[in-house]
Amino acid sequence: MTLLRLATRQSALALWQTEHVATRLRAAHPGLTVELVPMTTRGDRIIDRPLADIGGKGLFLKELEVAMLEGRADAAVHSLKDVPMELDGPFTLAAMLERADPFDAFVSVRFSDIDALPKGARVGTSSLRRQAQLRARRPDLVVADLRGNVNTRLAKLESGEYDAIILACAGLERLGLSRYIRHRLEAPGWLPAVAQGAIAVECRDNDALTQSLLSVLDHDKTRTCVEAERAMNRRLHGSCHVPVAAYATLDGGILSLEGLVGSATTGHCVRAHAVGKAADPEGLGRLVAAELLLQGADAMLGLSK
Ligand SMILES: NCc1[nH]cc(CCC(=O)O)c1CC(=O)O
Repeated sequence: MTLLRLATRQSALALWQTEHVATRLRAAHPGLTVELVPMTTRGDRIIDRPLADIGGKGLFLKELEVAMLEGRADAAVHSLKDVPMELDGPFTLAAMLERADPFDAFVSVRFSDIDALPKGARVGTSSLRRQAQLRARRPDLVVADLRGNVNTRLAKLESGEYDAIILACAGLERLGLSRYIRHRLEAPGWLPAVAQGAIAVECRDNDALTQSLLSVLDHDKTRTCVEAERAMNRRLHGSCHVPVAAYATLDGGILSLEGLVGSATTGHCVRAHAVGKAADPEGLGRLVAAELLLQGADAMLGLSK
């Protein structure tokens, strides 16, 4: 009997996602025993500062990777949007699951959409990408930092600290909290984070058995779209902590990618869009990145120093 141990963060969302992967694996491989190995990461411990300040690529990955290296876990389950563009170390993303709702949600007790907010309303989000797009759309709003897991953020909204907050639809749906979604912020008017809504499973790149067990969960179309988005972000030296947004779709063999770089302080945003072939997501990602750089994204991201 084979045992597969899945390392996971301990937030409700991470546990849901890992249980989901475990259920899918048990269904695909009768006789396989799947166990969860819950852990705390640096990103979970430091909650009093904006993530952008702590910086650090792979804030949510490191401890899970160490567990795999030390043989305490065989694979790790992540929100793909929290996974750095380059994995360092002997790891691979063996599966990218079919993407759930990729868009952000406008969440508010009293207001139905961004445009319905009164002048000076207080909107909570620590994401530079969400801050930039908010300022671009409504320069009159007060954007305030808001960190913590999904439930913490909702509690702060309900206590009246904020008039509205922005969260990912996928996270709310997975936690059974879709009733909080007042409005879905759809592309191209509002762009999500690179890989938002997709779950990835990471394992050691020399662990052929685990890789083959995980490969049945891989979703081709999701991988193609996410690779275009990640290639764009890689070219911009982005992580999930920079004001970069992207959204790719694949329809009838046509891969389409929309990209955005914004300034969280001024709300100035540059955008680019291109289409390409499903066979070359990397090329399309680089093309859209090059277009964004031509429009001045390098200065906005501090790449031209
Ligand atoms: N930044 C944390 C994070 N990472 C992934 C999700 C949502 C789930 C997903 O995108 O797959 C969230 C919460 C949020 O942004 O509201």
